[in-house]
Amino acid sequence: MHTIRTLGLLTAGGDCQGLNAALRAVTLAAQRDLGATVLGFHDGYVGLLRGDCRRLDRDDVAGILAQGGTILGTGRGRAEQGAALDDLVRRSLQQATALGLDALVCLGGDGTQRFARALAEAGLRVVTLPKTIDNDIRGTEVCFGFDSAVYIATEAIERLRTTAHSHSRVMLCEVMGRDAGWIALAAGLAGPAHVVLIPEIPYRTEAVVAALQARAARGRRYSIVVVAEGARSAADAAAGRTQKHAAALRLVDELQDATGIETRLTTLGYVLRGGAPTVGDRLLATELGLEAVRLLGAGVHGVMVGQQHGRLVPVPLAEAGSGARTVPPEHRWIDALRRLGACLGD
Ligand SMILES: Nc1ncnc2c1ncn2[C@@H]1O[C@H](COP(=O)(O)OP(=O)(O)O)[C@@H](O)[C@H]1O
Ligand SMILES: O=P(O)(O)OC[C@H]1O[C@](O)(COP(=O)(O)O)[C@@H](O)[C@@H]1O
Ligand SMILES: [Mg+2]
Repeated sequence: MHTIRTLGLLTAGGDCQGLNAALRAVTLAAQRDLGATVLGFHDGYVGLLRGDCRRLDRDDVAGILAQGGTILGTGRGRAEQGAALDDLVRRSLQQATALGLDALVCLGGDGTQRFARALAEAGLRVVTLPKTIDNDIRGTEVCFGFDSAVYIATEAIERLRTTAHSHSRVMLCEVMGRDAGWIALAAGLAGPAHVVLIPEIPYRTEAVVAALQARAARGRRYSIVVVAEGARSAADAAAGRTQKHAAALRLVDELQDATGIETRLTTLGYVLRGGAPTVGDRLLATELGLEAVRLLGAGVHGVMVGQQHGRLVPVPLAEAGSGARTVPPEHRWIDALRRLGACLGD
């Protein structure tokens, strides 16, 4: 067994459901299996840079499994914006040495994986976990937070359906997903939605209008359009323009003008990231946390714990931190939506 006496722990990037479940699992396993002292850093990598941390014991993680948010706080490190990466890495390592850290576990999204990779390349023992409602981290087929976000989005669509039906309206529902359309696709299938627009498939307004008119012609009283916040029109995509929320904000008027059907917009936004994790996210976050500690105990580091083909696997940080995992055009959820008659805007 590899000796880890002091283990650092932090959550970085946007929060999501399951972070506390993972913090609990890492803390309990690190104490029980490694006999380690756990130091929790506040507000992401900024906490590490400033040595701002506290000791985490059994009592600190009691009762947090199902709690939303992160007891450590998180952040995107904006206070340190402008500093050179080399400088941030050097200062982080100085703090790690000063605090006697033998290893660090980082819970985060793609940005977190990138900085973790830089820390690992500079010599720190690092293991990461994949968190994000966007589900867009490379090297893993699923991230915790995603299942909860899809559950909330699906429930919202169900609620929008009844009011849409009462008023004979088109309901646009904007969900998060800057670079990747995973939430929109899953909620579009489960909701269900009649139109699903994702960043990976630039849309044509005429195609959406035609789909809504065809439904109205079939006597359907309402339609649900799910739009990822990063969805782009074909014209914007061709011009290389991306602006969050642009698609939903523009379409709400464009669709109403073109179809003559009353159209309303609901932006789910941060509601998707808040509150208790689903059972699926509790299990995933807990298992990933336990596996991170097992790997560190076995001397494995410089990896993210991912899931591939249903199995937990160590993924090199070079892969996990190499950019967003977007939806491939041939993904079975895209095929499923098309076969069910949904419009994807193309
Ligand atoms: N390209 C990058 N290279 C190195 N570190 C990064 C990079 N992007 C983000 N980070 C670090 O990771 C932290 C979290 O990243 P961010 O992109 O905000 O969230 P997430 O991890 O959820 O994607 C940032 O505060 C920053 O310290
Ligand atoms: O919390 P912020 O900084 O406003 O960022 C919002 C972004 O965070 C997310 O909720 C999650 O993204 P990350 O996993 O990269 O943090 C995105 O869906 C959304 O675009
Ligand atoms: Mg990110």
